[in-house]
Amino acid sequence: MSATKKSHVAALTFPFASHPSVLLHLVQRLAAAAPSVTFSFFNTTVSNQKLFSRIKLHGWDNVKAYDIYDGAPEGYIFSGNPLEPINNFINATPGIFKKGIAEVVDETGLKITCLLTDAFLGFSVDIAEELGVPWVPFWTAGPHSLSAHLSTDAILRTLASAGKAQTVDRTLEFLPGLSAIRASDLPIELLNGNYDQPFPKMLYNMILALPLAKAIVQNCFDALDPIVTNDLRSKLDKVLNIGPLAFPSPKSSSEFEDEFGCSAWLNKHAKASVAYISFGTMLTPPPPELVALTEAIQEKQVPYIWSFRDDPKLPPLKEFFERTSDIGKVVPWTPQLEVLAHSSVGVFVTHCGWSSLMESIACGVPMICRPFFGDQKLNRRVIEDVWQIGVGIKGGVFTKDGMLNALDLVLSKETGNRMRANIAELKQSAEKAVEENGSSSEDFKNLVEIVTSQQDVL
Ligand SMILES: O=c1ccn([C@@H]2O[C@H](COP(=O)(O)OP(=O)(O)O[C@H]3O[C@H](CO)[C@@H](O)[C@H](O)[C@H]3O)[C@@H](O)[C@H]2O)c(=O)[nH]1
Repeated sequence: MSATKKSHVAALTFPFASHPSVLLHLVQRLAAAAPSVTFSFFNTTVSNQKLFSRIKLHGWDNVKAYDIYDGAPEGYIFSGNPLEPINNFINATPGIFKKGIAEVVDETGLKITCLLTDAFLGFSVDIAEELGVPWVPFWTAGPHSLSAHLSTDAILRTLASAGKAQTVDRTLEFLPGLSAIRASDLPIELLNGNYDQPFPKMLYNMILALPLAKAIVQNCFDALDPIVTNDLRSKLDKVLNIGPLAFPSPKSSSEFEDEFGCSAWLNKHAKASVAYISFGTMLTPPPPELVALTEAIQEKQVPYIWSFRDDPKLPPLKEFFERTSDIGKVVPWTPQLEVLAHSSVGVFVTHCGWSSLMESIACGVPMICRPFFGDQKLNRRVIEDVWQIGVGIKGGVFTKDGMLNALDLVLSKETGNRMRANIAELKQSAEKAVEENGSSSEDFKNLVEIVTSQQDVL
């Protein structure tokens, strides 16, 4: 009797913001490409509840989600500090994952043959070594921020020698492809160099671990920024650019299903006339900025569709939403990719999260940028100064004049058309990358090979 061989991939999430949903998206694509492989998806209970209230795993026979402990001490009450749950989680790693994996191996009788994880979880390299399997980290942000993180020591040394006065405007021309990036665009966790704190320490440990990975996956495509990609490939073993991970289906430019009626509302508007507003899964701008943003929209009478995370019946936006109900639609959640792909959307007002950025490129929609933290300022710089497919708000925060000016630029014929032409070009390159033999499709095949290369004999 011949022995049965089986691959079993453990996917480990960083359970905050859109990180789990991006990793799940990748797992689902892999599961479809390799139906004989079992995928176990490890995420905290709270994050799984949120994630699977929107996404269903029915029909994904080879993907199973497992809950792990989130590290919160007994009796813990959230203080309102967003870093607190992140620190609790980090302090409980890697133990929570090791325990989860051991239980699942016990339950299924299937040994783990590959570890696919959020790149933030640099400690996974040790788990992979203990298990004797390859580690494949997924960097869910962009190549520019990965490049900056990998050069943390060089950046800190250069800034220290530049002297305080020049530091903020110091550009990173000593790093290939990053000459437009300024020190002030960098994530604070990278700049502060304080590795006593859990999150900066986790990021620093990640950059020490990445060179030991079997391959590193990114949600981008080669032609997006070949200089940065080539530089990364010179420093890391195998960088697989498999994006854009999310691509609109050809028919979604006019019709799609959604529980809040976005499609029907968008169908009533003229081509490229609507502003889509969303600040991702974690953020709402502070009240004074919200007011400034709404004043500009109202003055300009721009039709808008807003994915609003907070309660729209509370001040300061309640009255604005009521006053502008003839030109606006506010919903708690949109099928964002389909909304962006709709022909009536002309501009995306965004916080510059990486998935949003890639979706905007995949749909060819220019952006108005109001970045907040992490990689977002760096992404804004690339959007505005390198690719010229959007514009930042003058002064960095929403003011009525700043927003009016940004709307004028993006919706105008001259500057707006230039941005639209630039983003159309990127969109075209993205389409080529995901074609049958395109660079992203080839890298994806490579990834499938890696995650299925090791098998356990049953
Ligand atoms: O109504 C909505 C709002 C959001 N989304 C989706 O939610 C995701 C949001 O992702 P992203 O734009 O990356 O924002 P965040 O969730 O804020 O992402 C975090 O993680 C990213 C890396 O993965 C970083 O680039 C960001 O700075 C960080 O905040 C996207 O896929 C959107 O399509 C929807 O589908 N509908």
